Amino acid sequence: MKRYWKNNRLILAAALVLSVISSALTAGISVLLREVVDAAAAKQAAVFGKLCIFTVIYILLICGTSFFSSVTAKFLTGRIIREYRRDVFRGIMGRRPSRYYQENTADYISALTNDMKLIEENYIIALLNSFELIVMLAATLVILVLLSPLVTALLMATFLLMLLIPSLIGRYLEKRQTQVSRQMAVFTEKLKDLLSGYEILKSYSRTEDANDCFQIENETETRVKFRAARLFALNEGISDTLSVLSVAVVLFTSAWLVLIGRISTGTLLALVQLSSTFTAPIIMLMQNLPKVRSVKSVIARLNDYADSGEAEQAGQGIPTFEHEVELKHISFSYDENTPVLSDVSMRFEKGKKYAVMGPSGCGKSTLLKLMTGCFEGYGGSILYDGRELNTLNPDRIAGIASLIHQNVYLFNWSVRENILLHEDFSVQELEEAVKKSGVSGFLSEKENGLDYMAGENGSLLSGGQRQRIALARALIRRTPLVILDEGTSALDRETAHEIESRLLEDEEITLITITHNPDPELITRYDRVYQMGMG
Ligand SMILES: Nc1ncnc2c1ncn2[C@@H]1O[C@H](COP(=O)(O)OP(=O)(O)OP(=O)(O)O)[C@@H](O)[C@H]1O
Repeated sequence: MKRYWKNNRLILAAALVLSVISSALTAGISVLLREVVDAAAAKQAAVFGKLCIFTVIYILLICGTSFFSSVTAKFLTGRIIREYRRDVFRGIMGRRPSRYYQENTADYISALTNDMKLIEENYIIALLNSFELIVMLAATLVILVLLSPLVTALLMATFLLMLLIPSLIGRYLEKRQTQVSRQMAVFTEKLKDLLSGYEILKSYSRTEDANDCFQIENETETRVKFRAARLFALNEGISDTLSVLSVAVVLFTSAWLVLIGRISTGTLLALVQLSSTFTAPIIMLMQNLPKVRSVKSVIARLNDYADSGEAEQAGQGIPTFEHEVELKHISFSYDENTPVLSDVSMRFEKGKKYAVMGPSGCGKSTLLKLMTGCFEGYGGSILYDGRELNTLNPDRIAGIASLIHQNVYLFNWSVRENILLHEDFSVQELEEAVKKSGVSGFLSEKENGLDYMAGENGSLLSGGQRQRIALARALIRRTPLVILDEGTSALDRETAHEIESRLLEDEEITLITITHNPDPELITRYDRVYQMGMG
């Protein structure tokens, strides 16, 4: 987190200076109060008049500095959160797939929304606030000592007592806040799951069950939040009591000092006023410091996200595919107990066409994901032109191989942007990809053609249309290696045949097709068919 304060040091400096001025001016009101009361008591009308004008100017000054101090603090908070969120998002996106899928997308969403809000409120704002309060406390202390050392000593005693509380409660609050953050992630995850499954729940008449499911999470979240809030309330209750106590101590001591003629009525009023500008910041500090402490673990988790992208870059070599990709004696398992692949070897030569077949669950997709650098930790070797994949930069594999998954993801963008993914391609390249992938076959039905919006995860398109867009997305990039993982399974036989046939004709691409139902006419055109078995 320190780096974000550093990155914005000029704005931070401005916010701190403004907050020092604003706090000192607020503390100074008590002196003004004493002068006004004493002038009135001594019936000094001329002095009283001057003090009235001075007070108006003084109040305007407080208003101005307090406004600018607050605006600067908010600006600073916004910038820090913006930069932090950017880094956390980058870190998440930079994760290798194997690590990315260890957590649920809802965890990431919760980190970037709920947790960021916690950090904004309970850390950044609380810290800036605490600084202002400390300055106000220091300014008040100086004035207090000058007015009455005895009252100052009594206030200091209650101050020490007040400081003791947050340090006792803070540890428990941190634990509770971590529970809240975790529960919010679970809540987001369940919510996302239920809303994504809307269609299934409706068609099986399970919406009532979904309501119950939601209600359970809703209640759990409320309970966990309330447990944390209860502890915050205890903290606030104790500090409020101590504050009332300290005001009473100051009032009675000052009144006694007036009785014995040691101070004036104006000083009494100033002392009472000062006691509240002394205790109010302490109460707020007591409430702020545990808050700051409570989000420590949340910050640690987000830092882990932010740093994970950089830490996970494996090899730095640039992969090439001039001759072949070879998989030698590959073995792999997602967990230690269930091997998915054992001793699988395949060789893919540039420009040739390959089909990979085998029973469902035998590891065909896993093998090709390994080949494109999605997972590490495999046995054997994957060689791009003789160079081991582990020594190569996995991000650069995308420039060589396009993997068209069985489950296509479409953004809620136009068909055009779903193909381009905001990358620059010429009109001719786009037209060619649209034709080759079969997208052109359904575009004529859509009023606005390529500008047709796909909807949330392509909900406004059919499964086959989605697959064709995914194919166009890969073909426009003209990667030398195209891997179709059941990439035409949602298409009618005729369209699938047409597309596959076009891909087989293209001499520039090396095609690897994973298929359960090979087209009998086309399978003979493959250079080699690899048959995989279970385990
Ligand atoms: N991310 C994952 N984490 C854990 N296990 C996984 C993961 N992905 C796949 N598996 C498991 O690995 C095994 C192989 O899956 P894979 O998808 O590679 O098979 P497949 O041959 O492509 O199957 P299909 O033909 O049905 O698509 C399956 O038992 C599957 O449950």
